[in-house]
Amino acid sequence: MPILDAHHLTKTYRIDHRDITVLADVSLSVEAGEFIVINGSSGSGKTTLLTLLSGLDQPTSGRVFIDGREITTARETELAPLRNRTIGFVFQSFHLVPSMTAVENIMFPAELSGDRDAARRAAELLAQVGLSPRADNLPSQLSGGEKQRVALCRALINRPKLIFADEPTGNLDSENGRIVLQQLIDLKDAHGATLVMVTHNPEIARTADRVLPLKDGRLDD
Ligand SMILES: Nc1ncnc2c1ncn2[C@@H]1O[C@H](COP(=O)(O)OP(=O)(O)OP(=O)(O)O)[C@@H](O)[C@H]1O
Repeated sequence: MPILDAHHLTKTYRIDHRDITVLADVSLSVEAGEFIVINGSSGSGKTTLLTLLSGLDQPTSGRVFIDGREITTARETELAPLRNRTIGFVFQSFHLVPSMTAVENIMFPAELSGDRDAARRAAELLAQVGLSPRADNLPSQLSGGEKQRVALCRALINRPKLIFADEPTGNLDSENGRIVLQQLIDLKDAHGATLVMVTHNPEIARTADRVLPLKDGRLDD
């Protein structure tokens, strides 16, 4: 069974009484452990597709299944634990809580799900990305690359089966981008997770198991 399965996704926005289709009949299937890159030019619908695949938004039509469960008909009360435990998110901007230290940011999703081991696991993850000396720093005291590495640890702490990343290196220079990407892939492999990443970086696309090119809201075959 695929970890992620999407059937005939369509997303239409209504603006000034006109329907604008940003995704048209997109279907895809991702097996556990795969590293998938979704690419395409600006405005092709990459971020929109990621928000539908991850249940952050609902399609106009079509269905999405994660680990065999349909999320397109799930209620918010069912989606919240799925988002916290099965899915990890990494965004272009890091979305760290400014008043929490690095280690507190990482522990947060684990504490939400009642994990008593959160502090130890957060410290372990920080060590894996070489940031133990920064554990007690606030995000404002970290560089962009360091913030993204903290965000990776936070995305991984609940051992998600499925990681969604939207241009995770987009705000970093190429050297830091390379470090963050390698660490993301190492963490994915260490946890046996699946990675679905939106990027228009061709260098990253070359390292993926599969590249899905989006053009004007459609997947090229
Ligand atoms: N809430 C919205 N209402 C109306 N149109 C939208 C909305 N969100 C996105 N769009 C439009 O949908 C299209 C696809 O946007 P999307 O952000 O998915 O593209 P993208 O491929 O991720 O682009 P980029 O690489 O520039 O981030 C764009 O034309 C955008 O203007």
